[in-house]
Amino acid sequence: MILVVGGAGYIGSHLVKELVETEEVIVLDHLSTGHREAVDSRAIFVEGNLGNEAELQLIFKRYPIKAVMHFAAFSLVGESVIDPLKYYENNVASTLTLLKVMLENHVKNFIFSSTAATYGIPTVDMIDEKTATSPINPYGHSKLLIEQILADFHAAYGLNYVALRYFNAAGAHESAKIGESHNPETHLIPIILQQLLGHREKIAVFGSDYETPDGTCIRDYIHVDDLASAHILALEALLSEKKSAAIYNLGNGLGYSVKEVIEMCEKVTGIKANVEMAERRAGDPARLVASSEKIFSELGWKAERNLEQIITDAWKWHQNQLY
Ligand SMILES: NC(=O)c1ccc[n+]([C@@H]2O[C@H](COP(=O)([O-])OP(=O)(O)OC[C@H]3O[C@@H](n4cnc5c(N)ncnc54)[C@H](O)[C@@H]3O)[C@@H](O)[C@H]2O)c1
Ligand SMILES: O=c1ccn([C@@H]2O[C@H](COP(=O)(O)OP(=O)(O)O[C@H]3O[C@H](CO)[C@@H](O)[C@H](O)[C@H]3O)[C@@H](O)[C@H]2O)c(=O)[nH]1
Repeated sequence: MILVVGGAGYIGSHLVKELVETEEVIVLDHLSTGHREAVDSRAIFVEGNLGNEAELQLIFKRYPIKAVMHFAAFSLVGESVIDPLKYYENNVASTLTLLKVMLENHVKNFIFSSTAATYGIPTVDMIDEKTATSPINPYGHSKLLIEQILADFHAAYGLNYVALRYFNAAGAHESAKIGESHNPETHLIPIILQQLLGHREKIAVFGSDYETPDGTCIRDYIHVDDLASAHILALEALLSEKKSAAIYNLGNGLGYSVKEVIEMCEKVTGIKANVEMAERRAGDPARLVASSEKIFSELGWKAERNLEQIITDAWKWHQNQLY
């Protein structure tokens, strides 16, 4: 059985939908940003907080858990700057509780949702795992701290782990039954699609004076189902003992500017966007694009879906959003 913490959230729910095809799954989530409806009905659902040690002990005692996938975190960069305690408490302290309970119960396989935000403002065009990490906000720091803790626990206690540094997760399941639903929504693609549906008046482009070809920030958008399949491969690698400690980037290897993403949304939907230029948003690097060569060469993973497919699937979801 696999425990998925944060499995009612955007990325976790997509992973669960794929994982239930081959494994027994239990989801723990306190639904602060997740949705009960997003959890596949074949998974067991426990509503609870990952920081609650007694509750975790009950889960580990009751179910034969062989691995933990950990998606639960707060992940708004701006909020982390204003309220770092909230971020260190949930993303670091509660994760530490989870790791402690795992070790006490002899569960030694862990897959962690890390982030491109661990790199801060990189000086290279294509970020690989050897690129220096230097987070510029508490959110990125909180994720990098856990990566460090994992390396130390691997050396001292034999904890096996894979940390996956996602770039910009986007898109929705092809069935359009699950997709992205955050309140407030801060991510670019859902915001654009909400505007095209008439739910917002305008799209604000945060900064048009970056050192990029069109002046707007460049990101590497990766389909949420491609992220899910990377987790399945990472789990297989841990369970088969092919890997015992690894960090991988997960991206498409292609960068798109904010303007290019808006244009692609207009192309996919056939609707013209209402766009205004705005001030830069604090903490945004100009360009974040991944090299995912390492996970390709070691586990055979690569992104299968391009930006057009990402937006096509997201559009199907947003037109008939179920939660
Ligand atoms: N969305 C992205 O582009 C992106 C990029 C890089 C990394 N990540 C990381 O991936 C993970 C998932 O991101 P997401 O976009 O699906 O976020 P999300 O907010 O949709 O999902 C997180 C889930 O964890 C749950 N949760 C949070 N704290 C909890 C706690 N203490 N106890 C129990 N449940 C708790 C929430 O209720 C939610 O269901 C996060 O760790 C995030 O930092 C996301
Ligand atoms: O209304 C908006 C929203 C976003 N943007 C821009 O669009 C780009 C993408 O922004 P967003 O979708 O908010 O994602 P990021 O801030 O790049 O962060 C995401 O991707 C990171 C990894 O790259 C993860 O660490 C974060 O958790 C995840 O939220 C950025 O340049 C933003 O400035 C706008 O111009 N207008």
